[in-house]
Amino acid sequence: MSSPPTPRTIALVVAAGSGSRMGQDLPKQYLTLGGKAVLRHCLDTFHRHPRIAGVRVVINPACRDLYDAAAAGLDIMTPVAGGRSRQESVRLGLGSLVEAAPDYVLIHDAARPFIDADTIDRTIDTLSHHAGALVVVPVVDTLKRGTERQGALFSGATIDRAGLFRAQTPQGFRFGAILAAHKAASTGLEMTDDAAVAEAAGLDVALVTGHEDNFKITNPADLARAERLMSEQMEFRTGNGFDVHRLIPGDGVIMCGVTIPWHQKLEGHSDADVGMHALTDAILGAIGAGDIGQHFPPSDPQWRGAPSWKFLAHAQKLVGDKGGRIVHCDITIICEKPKVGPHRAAMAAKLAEILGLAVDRISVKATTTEQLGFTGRGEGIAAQATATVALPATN
Ligand SMILES: Nc1ccn([C@@H]2O[C@H](COP(=O)(O)OP(=O)(O)OP(=O)(O)O)[C@@H](O)[C@H]2O)c(=O)n1
Ligand SMILES: C[C@](O)(CO)[C@H](O)COP(=O)(O)O
Repeated sequence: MSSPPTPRTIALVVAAGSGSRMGQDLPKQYLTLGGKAVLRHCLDTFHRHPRIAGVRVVINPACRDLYDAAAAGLDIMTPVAGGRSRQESVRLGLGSLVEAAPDYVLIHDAARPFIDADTIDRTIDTLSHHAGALVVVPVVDTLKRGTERQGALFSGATIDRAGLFRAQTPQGFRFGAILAAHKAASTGLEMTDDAAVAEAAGLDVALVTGHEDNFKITNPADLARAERLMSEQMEFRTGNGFDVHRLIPGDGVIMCGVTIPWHQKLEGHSDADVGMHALTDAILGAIGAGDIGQHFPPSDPQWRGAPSWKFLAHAQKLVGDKGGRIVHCDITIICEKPKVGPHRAAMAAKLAEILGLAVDRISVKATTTEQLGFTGRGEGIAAQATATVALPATN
């Protein structure tokens, strides 16, 4: 007897809100957390989950550029436009999935970056027995109802907390059932979550115990908490790189993306930017991803004369693919001439631009070897670099 087919599950991420309670210029889902957009965190988790067949995001079309930057490089479905309320955004998102016709849909707030694979698994598992699966955490504090007298708040009553839970997301449902429930609810009172919409339609919604860390970023204090949690979950790694290029007759030396006019140039297969090569190797070293020669073999004609920012940007992308970010880079250029000092600031600015880092996270230094050795004799230029990278801790 063959086993039943695996249900197709799509994650529907609602990201069309304005984040008014956060009070920032950008909607909170596009603010940076741990080096990437808040939205990107949950997209990465759903996208790499083996039981999630697709990810659709509901956005405000006015934020399309912000969305494109946040979701760059991810192979997910085209985003769709949301509405004026969360409920309307979910309904529009569900409507956009009719053709894809998943068995299950997991509706998730973009503003909950700490959703984990295990909670996703337990939500999906629950849907094999129930029409809905709601991730919750139990209420642990004593609950009070406040009453106002003469402009001040007083404790009015103590509410029995037994059996009370706080609703999180994802909220998972059998697709056809929640689509019908949302359509039916569209003319009634606004509801703040999908479980309420499902309850109104008479669907059974089972509770799935979630995790306190899966909180929703709502106020500035939540963002500060998220940043603390994020840094606890990261580990720091350091890599070093070293490179040398020969000086030959020419009209300028390219180092760290800056051309210094000079009667010589650096010889190499690419543009021979010795500083960027050392830095690229340092970043690759920090994430255990081999060296520059493995990624861009000198034997490959496509890299002849290539600008080295491509190598650096590739190394940075690999860091991002691992959920990490570059924290700091330190480069030392070793040569007698041309003088590097007057160009250090421009070099740091160029590297900061390529890596999307604040310029104070980049250090460019220079030294001579007191006329000793090949650098001292002006036969070539060497560079060494150190890169510090934050990566999600693996154990
Ligand atoms: N019209 C809306 C409103 C909210 N959301 C999404 O629903 C989730 C939870 O909503 P909430 O925390 O209330 O987000 P905002 O509406 O953005 O925040 P605020 O209420 O502070 O404006 C968020 O991921 C938000 O982007 C949405 O897609 N469309
Ligand atoms: C769906 C939700 O995140 C569950 O806690 C919540 O209801 C979102 O809406 P709110 O307007 O921020 O309460």
